[in-house]
Amino acid sequence: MNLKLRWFVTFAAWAVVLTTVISVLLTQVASNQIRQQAGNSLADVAYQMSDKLERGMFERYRDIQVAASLVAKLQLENNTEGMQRLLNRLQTTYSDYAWIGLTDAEGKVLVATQDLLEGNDVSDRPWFRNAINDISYVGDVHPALLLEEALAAEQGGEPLRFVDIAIPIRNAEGDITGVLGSHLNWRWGRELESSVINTMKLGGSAEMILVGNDNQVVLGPKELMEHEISSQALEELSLNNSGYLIETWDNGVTYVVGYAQNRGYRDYEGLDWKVIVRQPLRDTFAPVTELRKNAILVSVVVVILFAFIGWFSAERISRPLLEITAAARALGNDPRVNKIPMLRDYPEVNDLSVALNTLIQRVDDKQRQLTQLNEDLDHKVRRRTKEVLKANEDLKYEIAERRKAQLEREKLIQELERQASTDALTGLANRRYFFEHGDRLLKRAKRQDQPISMLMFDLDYFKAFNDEFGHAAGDEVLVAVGNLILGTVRETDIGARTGGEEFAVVLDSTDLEGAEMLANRLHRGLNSLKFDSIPDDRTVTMSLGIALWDREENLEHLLNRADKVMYEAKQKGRNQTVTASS
Ligand SMILES: Nc1nc2c(ncn2[C@@H]2O[C@H](COP(=O)(O)OP(=O)(O)OP(=O)(O)O)[C@@H](O)[C@H]2O)c(=O)[nH]1
Repeated sequence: MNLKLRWFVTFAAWAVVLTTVISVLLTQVASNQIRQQAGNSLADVAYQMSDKLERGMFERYRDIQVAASLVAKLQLENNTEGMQRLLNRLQTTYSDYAWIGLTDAEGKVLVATQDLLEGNDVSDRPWFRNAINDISYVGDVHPALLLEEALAAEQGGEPLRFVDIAIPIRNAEGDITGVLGSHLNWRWGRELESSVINTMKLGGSAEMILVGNDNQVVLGPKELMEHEISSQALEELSLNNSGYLIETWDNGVTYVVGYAQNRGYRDYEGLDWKVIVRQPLRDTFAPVTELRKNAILVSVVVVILFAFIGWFSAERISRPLLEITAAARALGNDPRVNKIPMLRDYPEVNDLSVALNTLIQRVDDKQRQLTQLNEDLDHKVRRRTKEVLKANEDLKYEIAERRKAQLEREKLIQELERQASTDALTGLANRRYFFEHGDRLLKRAKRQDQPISMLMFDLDYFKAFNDEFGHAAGDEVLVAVGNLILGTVRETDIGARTGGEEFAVVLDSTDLEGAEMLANRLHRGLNSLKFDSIPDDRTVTMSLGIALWDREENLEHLLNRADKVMYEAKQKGRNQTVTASS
């Protein structure tokens, strides 16, 4: 839910809560006030009605008292006509007197208004019976009996109800000679009721109920007329003469009920009339209902207003934030955007814009530093790589050079070794190599139990040859002898130049027979050699000694033995072979 919607809902919710609380409190206060006002108003009306009734009855009572004294005087004068006029005039001045009449002491009507009931006997009527017994009588509302037919037309069909007032008539001696009685039309009560209701401006639903002393309704709604009612108000009247309460009546309707009772006026003692004014609570509370309706309407308006205030406030707050957010999103994506717009809608947004731009500036600076560092690092890496590559190349070159030097050294060593072990002129092994390797050959032959033979030979008269043909020719002969040996013996044999024109060959795995065969081959080879510098008939010979190796002797001893027999060959005339005896 975005901010606008959230504030819209939140403001609306708060408005609902506030307006509901205010409405409830308002209607609660209003209903309390209205109930109090309505109650007091109804109690007031009841009181006014009660007061007017009692005063009205007092006036009628006094009328009849005055009339009674006048009638008594006229009766003394036997002025019947005067009495007739008096009664008619009284009725004329106050039309609610339905009937006024004078009886004798036996209850016979002597004079009456409009001559009605004259001559009739009313001795059994309560008003007469009370008054004739010297009790001034005011009787409660009652239906018409004798006058019903005579007065029905005047009433418009509504049943006639009267209130009776009767006063005894006395003669000069003070004896009761008759009764002056009157029937007050109860229409008076109704007129009084509507006058009070109108004066007090009560609503149309207010009803007035006058309850007689036997709890019978004598004035009120038709359905209650002449019925006994029970109401809390009647009980309250025994404690207070005015007040109000709220109660539900037998018809199921709840009323605000005002009540009042005035007990007579001056010397009029009253009829114990109780006045109740009731109005349905629903009607009384009509203004509250109206107020509630209006409150709901106002609440709806306030809720909508608040919701939109929330909406527009959120819009005002969120718009710059959204703008900043959009710019922040575009940063890095859109090359045209490189900063947050400076918005001044309200101080916080301004602060945010400044803070974000400062942050961006710092990030940019760091980025630049980082880029610079990267470039430097890259540069260093490239330089170092170049250096390493160069060092590598140098190393490779050095290794190659070293390897080359090593090879040369090895070659040199080999050459030196070869030179150290080889006779330079003939290419045969020299004396040192001969002894080193000859001994090894003897040891191996011993292990393998193989025979070894030694050839030892020396060129004959070589001094003379040198002298005759020159030293170079002698060298040429020595080289040729070397080649002859190398080409005749096996690779495992060791041929060596052991002295100037002296040679020795150790023959591996060779017995005397093989040695002699090889000696012969060498003799033949030497004899057949041809040289450029000497004539073909001049041959070179050699004296040769052979010794078979004795397993117990060393190389030197073996060589000495071969040498010894070689000298024997010299002494025997040269160009021959002598084999040493074992
Ligand atoms: N050309 C040449 N002559 C050499 C070399 N070495 C030794 N001689 C010569 O060989 C000769 C050896 O002479 P002698 O020891 O007297 O022996 P000979 O003359 O051969 O006599 P017999 O051995 O008794 O037959 C000397 O004259 C040396 O100078 C060499 O390398 N080259």
